[in-house]
Amino acid sequence: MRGRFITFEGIDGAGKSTQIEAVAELLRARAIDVERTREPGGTPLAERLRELLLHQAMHLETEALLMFAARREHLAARIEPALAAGRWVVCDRFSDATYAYQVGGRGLIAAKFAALEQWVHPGLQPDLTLVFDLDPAIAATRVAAAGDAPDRFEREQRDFFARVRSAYLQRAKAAPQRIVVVDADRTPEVIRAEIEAIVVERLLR
Ligand SMILES: Nc1ncnc2c1ncn2[C@@H]1O[C@H](COP(=O)(O)OP(=O)(O)OP(=O)(O)O)[C@@H](O)[C@H]1O
Ligand SMILES: Cc1cn([C@H]2C[C@H](O)[C@@H](COP(=O)(O)O)O2)c(=O)[nH]c1=O
Repeated sequence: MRGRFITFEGIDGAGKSTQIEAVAELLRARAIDVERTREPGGTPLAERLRELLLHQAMHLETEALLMFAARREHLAARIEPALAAGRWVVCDRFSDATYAYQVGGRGLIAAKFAALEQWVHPGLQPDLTLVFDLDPAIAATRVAAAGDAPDRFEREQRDFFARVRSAYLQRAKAAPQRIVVVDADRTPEVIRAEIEAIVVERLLR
């Protein structure tokens, strides 16, 4: 049987990475084979594109196209083979991030991305997407407290992240059968319990 595809989304610092392993563990405890990955990235070539995307200044459309180039590679080399082999893929970001960041944040035209999506992953959407929703001011505090040198996206202003957040919420409203919004302004333990319940309810019952 084909595997299921779960994605995690949200503004930088919302707490996705903290929770992804918990979902992977929940699945493994049920004897499900799990592939944990991320975008941009997930393969040697896509990780090289990630380095450029996170650290090299570029035209906004170059950024958008490189996101999809990295995705194409990731789908071909990892996501599609894993799903076809019955493994479940748990991925930190996917195409919803492009709509949120490049359309919502950068202001590029959504219709162009519908065409790219149709080209790069026709007929494939995640089975479940968890959007971690958090006030950009709180997220910025978390990113700063983590103490890592900020990348090109993390250096964006508060209003950029407010637009990204609002684009995620709009997408969630338009696709409630796939996207669940998680209030990320709670303790990691409370969030973990909620997302485990969502995964069980939506995909394991
Ligand atoms: N619920 C929470 N409450 C307070 N701090 C949190 C919470 N979840 C995560 N953090 C902390 O916030 C920081 C960012 O968390 P994390 O790396 O999980 O976010 P992220 O959404 O994956 O961010 P990015 O997209 O930038 O990688 C980390 O230092 C983490 O320990
Ligand atoms: C897939 C994707 C990602 N981004 C941005 C969002 C983040 O700022 C970085 C990835 O870093 P993370 O800490 O691993 O989340 O890339 C984007 O702008 N568009 C996309 O499609």
